[in-house]
Amino acid sequence: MLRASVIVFPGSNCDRDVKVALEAITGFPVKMVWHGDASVPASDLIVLPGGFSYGDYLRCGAMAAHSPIMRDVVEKAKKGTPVLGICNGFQVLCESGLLPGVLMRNTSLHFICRDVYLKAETDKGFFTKCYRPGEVIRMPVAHAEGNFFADSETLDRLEGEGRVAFRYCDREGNVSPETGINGAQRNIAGITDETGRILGLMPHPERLYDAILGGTDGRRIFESALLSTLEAAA
Ligand SMILES: NC(=O)CC[C@H](N)C(=O)O
Repeated sequence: MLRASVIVFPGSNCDRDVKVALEAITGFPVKMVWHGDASVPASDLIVLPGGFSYGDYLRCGAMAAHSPIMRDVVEKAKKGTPVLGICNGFQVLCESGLLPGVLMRNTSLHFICRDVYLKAETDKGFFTKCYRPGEVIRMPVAHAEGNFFADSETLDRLEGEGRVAFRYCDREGNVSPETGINGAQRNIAGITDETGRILGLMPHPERLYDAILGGTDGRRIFESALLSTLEAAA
């Protein structure tokens, strides 16, 4: 059994996509939870979906981080409930302090919407255990503010603790400023908290979870979550 809840903010637009992906992959129904609610039902997994919460006013994710539901999301996350933040969800995770750093405007100042190559960096962590470190995968991005920034001390800590989950790379897996897409420090596309149970990810795994969508490289994020949940229950 996997009880997943997807938080819906005004302006979320990938909330139903992630519900469809999760239900198809896990076989269990997913609950949708409105941002104005006071609490999230008991869940094995909370998803903060992609989109344009509160119209991206102030900064992407800044207002959503202060919505009523986030008080309970933060409390549950601190008690160990796994949280996946995809794109706008990653921005909300940073804005609410569950992950370090901030997502700034892309250096190009353009909205970027295309497939990119990613290097998987870890096979540990709730959402990443089904990837092989060093593996090159493909996933779509669609964002205006994906330029991950943190001070160098924080970046070194993230690297040292194995918390960089994915980096932008080229087809061969080379990581350099040239293979970055948005100016993100050290080509970071996704990071976790210290427990590996909170993942923030700019690319959209729910958009590439089935061959009918053109690829399956996003699928293992959800398979990892299912496997981790079943292992914890065994
Ligand atoms: N796809 C998304 O979640 C987009 C996030 C945010 N609105 C941005 O443009 O950066």
